[in-house]
Amino acid sequence: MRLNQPGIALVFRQLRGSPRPLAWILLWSVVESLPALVSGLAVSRAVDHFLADDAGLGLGYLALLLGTAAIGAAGTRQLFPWLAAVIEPVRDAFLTAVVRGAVTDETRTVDTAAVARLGEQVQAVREVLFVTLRVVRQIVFTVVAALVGLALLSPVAALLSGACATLALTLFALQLPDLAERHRAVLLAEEEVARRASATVEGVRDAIACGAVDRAADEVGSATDAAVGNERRLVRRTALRTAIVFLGAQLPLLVLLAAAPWLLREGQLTAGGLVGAITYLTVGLEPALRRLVEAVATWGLEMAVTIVRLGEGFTDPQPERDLVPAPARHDLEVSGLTFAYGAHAAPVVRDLDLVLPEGGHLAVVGPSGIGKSTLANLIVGLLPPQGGRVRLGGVDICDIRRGDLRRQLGLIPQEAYVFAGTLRENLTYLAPRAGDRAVTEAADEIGLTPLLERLGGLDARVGAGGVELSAGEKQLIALTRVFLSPAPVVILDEATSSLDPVAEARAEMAFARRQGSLLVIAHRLSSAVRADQVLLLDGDTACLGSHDELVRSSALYADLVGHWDLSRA
Ligand SMILES: Nc1ncnc2c1ncn2[C@@H]1O[C@H](COP(=O)(O)OP(=O)(O)OP(=O)(O)O)[C@@H](O)[C@H]1O
Repeated sequence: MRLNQPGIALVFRQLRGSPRPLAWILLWSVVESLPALVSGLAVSRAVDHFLADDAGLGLGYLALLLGTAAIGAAGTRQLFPWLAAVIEPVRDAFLTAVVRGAVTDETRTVDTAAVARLGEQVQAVREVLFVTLRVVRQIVFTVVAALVGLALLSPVAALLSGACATLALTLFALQLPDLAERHRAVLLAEEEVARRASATVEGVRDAIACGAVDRAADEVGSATDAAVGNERRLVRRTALRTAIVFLGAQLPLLVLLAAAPWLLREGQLTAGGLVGAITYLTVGLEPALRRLVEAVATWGLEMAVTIVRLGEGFTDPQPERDLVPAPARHDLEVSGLTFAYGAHAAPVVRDLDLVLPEGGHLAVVGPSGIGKSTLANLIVGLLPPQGGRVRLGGVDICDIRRGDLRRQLGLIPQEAYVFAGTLRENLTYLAPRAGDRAVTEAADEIGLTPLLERLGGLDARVGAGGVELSAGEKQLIALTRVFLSPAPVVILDEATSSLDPVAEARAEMAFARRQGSLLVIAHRLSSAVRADQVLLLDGDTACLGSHDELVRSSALYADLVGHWDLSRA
């Protein structure tokens, strides 16, 4: 488990960003551990005074113990708001990062179930982080307070206990990597069970139809057996914790009891001092050490493993404060752009150079699967390039604040998204201040007006996902939404694929007239004919030119045009 892993790094960065709450936690922790510090000393003095027939002072020391217990409880109460002030930002940062990771990773089909699962895991991280900060912190302070109190009472006993506790905790720390591996194996096995079970449920109709029910059940069964085996192996390690607690806390107690006659005889300890030392060991050190070992071995490791696992699902985002606002210019420049899906896969985009001047109109064409949508996702920053840069107005898009970048680059994907609400809400989502007149004008430009009238105007409601609408109608809504937005660069990724050629031409021409730049991932070659420049992607090569130039210079392009002409004939 590496500490520079994105998930762990995110936690540490968030913690570093909360110095004030951490300082208050430290202060109130000291107050909270006062009873642990005072307990043995007060008991010791009380017993000695009782034995000396001074019941008044004895009772006074017991009252002091009660008083510090009340102060400790007040300290505990003060701690909670500060714990929340540290933990909630960590949870928010995690949730943002994992959801962004899931959405960015799956730019085409966002797996909402996976996002929900990640949300649950983030919630688990929050709870475990809370318990760890609440319990582990308290235990550590209790152990230290008990050892300090013991040292004030009997330096010899404190030395012995400190040495035993240190030895026990060192042995425990050496076991942690192995325990972490076992926790990780349990987590991965659980994920595998969930993955296989959901795949089986999704494909249950096909499994029944093909008579493959037994095989599907076997697959889920074997994953479950593996998960159970991992859990068993983890549980077996609990025996180790008992040994650690014995060595760290019970052994010093046994030694103290065995040496008690000598300590009393030699005047190293009074009778009250002996009772006080036993108090520190039995009421302070032993339960604290037991809880510490249990908390770290279960919650602590579980948290670390879950954080690391979640971190694998996101790249730690650059802090917003290091990013710059959107530039004033909007020319797009792509240089040496290279991207592959996976470390060993062949690049889909290789060493690509491209310039889209401000106000330009570029069409990207090429055979199916050549990498056109991948290029669109790289240009808007949804995929991180492995090589090269995308610059907007001369600034690397990785350095531009995320919100600003989204407002500059309007991407319309093939699958248009319509959410539950009125048509007005859907259309003004990216331009909340747009008035009805601007909305109806935009609808007119794009060719949405007939649908608007049919549905009953801007106040008409549509259901989630636009279930009552055709794919083309949803595309018209998405197109109008981005048309209304202030985005100076618009990218249509086959965003008109469900429109008929006439409707497609109308929408595309509207975007070409709109102020700003337009990049069209072409579904039909007619889009290329309308553009100023055409980028032809062809595996290893990419050709840039006007439609007429490419017809003359590229055999592939001439071929595509030939097929297109034939299909129109
Ligand atoms: N998330 C992904 N993981 C792995 N490979 C992917 C992923 N998305 C796309 N690919 C692969 O990358 C290649 C380029 O895909 P891309 O969608 O960019 O092509 P395209 O030119 O837009 O295709 P089309 O015209 O059919 O939409 C394809 O071989 C595709 O299978």
